[in-house]
This record gives sequence, structure tokens and C-alpha cells, in this order.
Amino acid sequence: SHAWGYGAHTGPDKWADSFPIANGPRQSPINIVPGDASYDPALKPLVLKYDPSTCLEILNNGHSFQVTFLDDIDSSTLKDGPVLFNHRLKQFHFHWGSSDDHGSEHTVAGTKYPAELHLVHWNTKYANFGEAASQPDGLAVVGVFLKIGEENPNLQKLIDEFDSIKTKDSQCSFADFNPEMLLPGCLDYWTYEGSLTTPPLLESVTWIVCKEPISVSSEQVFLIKEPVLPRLCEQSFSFLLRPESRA
Ligand SMILES: COc1ccc(N2C[C@H](O)c3cc(S(N)(=O)=O)sc3S2(=O)=O)cc1
Ligand SMILES: [Zn+2]
Repeated sequence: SHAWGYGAHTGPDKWADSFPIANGPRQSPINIVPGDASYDPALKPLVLKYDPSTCLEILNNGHSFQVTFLDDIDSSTLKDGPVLFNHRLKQFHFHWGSSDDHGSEHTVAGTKYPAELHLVHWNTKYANFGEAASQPDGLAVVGVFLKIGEENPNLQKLIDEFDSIKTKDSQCSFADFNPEMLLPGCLDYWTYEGSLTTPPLLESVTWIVCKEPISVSSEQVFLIKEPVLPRLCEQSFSFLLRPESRA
């Protein structure tokens, strides 16, 4: 069955059964080793321009909660950085763990962050998201690490919506949110060619991982787990089995 998750019988170690690409050559996440990264002078600064009026809704898909955007025109876009074409923002979502000492998908020299934000964009040289998702240069995902520190008032705006998306596949309208408010001050990044980190694990993602994390409070990380509690329960017994990142 394609019912994947983070449980002992549905977790990452089992994904290859239904998604053989899990054993592919460019699978994400990875452990980023800054000392092994090489500086590429051809890379440009990342240009992210987001229009809060394109924010549509927030939904709980059972694995995470996701904020989706209107992507029929170039209003929320990613340009430059490591990509050659304009990309449109489709959605953003988070990954977390069962406690503050782990949760991010990517790690930095083995360091695990409590959570990780993914802003998913698709290359407008293709007709639409679904088409782009099957192309090697079809998607660009910006990853931002969350660390425990000051409470984040912008993240709180999302958390305040959780009461209406308590169950899997529930959604509610969500307007005028600017994801730019969730970005770190400095957009220096590491980049590599990888894949979606969850099924269908398509190898179509140019990863752009920000070096600077954003701060959120420990209570906020705890609350992030709320809306997808079933996943958390499922995961809490399997986090020992789940490799935090395929090195
Ligand atoms: C048919 O092709 C499809 C392509 C993508 C998807 N998605 C679901 C995935 O879970 C997934 C994982 C993402 S991550 N963690 O940023 O690497 S982004 C993303 S998705 O929402 O785009 C569904 C169908
Ligand atoms: Zn993700």
C-alpha cells in the first residue's frame, strides 16, 4: 500500500518497498558537512519575493501541516541563487521530531535542529507543479532550520490556526500571510541536487538550505506537534528506527 508514515511498519526504512527510488542516486535529506562544501563563485544571491495575498489555506495532511499558495501567476517567486529559471511558491510545511533534541531532516555536521521549514517552489519552464515535479530541475525547496530561542510571533500566526485543523486532511482558509517573515536575516545557503524527503521521493529538487536558522520557543515547537498528533504518536515509537538523515 502507499500508506507511508513514520511508524515501525510504514517508516523510511520501508519506503523503498512502494517507492524504489528511495534507493536512488540523489535522495534527500543528507548530512551537510560545511568543510566538504566548495564555494561556487557562479552562484548568485537568492531572490525570494512573496506576495501575502497569494496565501490560500492551511491544511493538515497527516504528515505535517502545510500552507498552500495561489500559483497561477508570478506573484510569489524564487529567482537566481543556484537556479536558472523563475520558480513559483506552491506551499510551505514543517518537519519536527518527538522532542527538542531532533526533528530536522537535514543535519549540519551531524547537528540536528528541533524542526525544519520547507518552502516548495516549481520551475515555470514547465506547465504546472505536477509536470515540474517529475523533472530533474523541476522543483526548488528552500530549507530553514528552526532552533530553540525567542518566541517567533510570525510562527505564532500559524499555530493560532491549529484548532481548526486538528484532524488529518482538515483544512481552513488562511490569508495574508507573508512567508518572508519566516526567513532568516541572512540568506546564505548550501545547495545540492536532491529529492523530495517523503514519498514519492522524486529526484526533482534543487535543495537550497539556509545556513542561518530562525528562532522559535520550545513551547512553539511543542505546539507544532499538536495538529498532527496521530503522526507524532506513530512516530514516537519509531524515532529510534528512523535514520535522522541518510548521509
Ligand atoms: C505527483 O508529484 C508529487 C510531487 C510532490 C508531492 N508532494 C508531497 C511530498 O510529500 C512532498 C515532500 C516535500 S519535501 N519534504 O519538501 O521534500 S514537498 C512535497 S509535495 O507537497 O510537493 C506530491 C506529489
Ligand atoms: Zn519537507
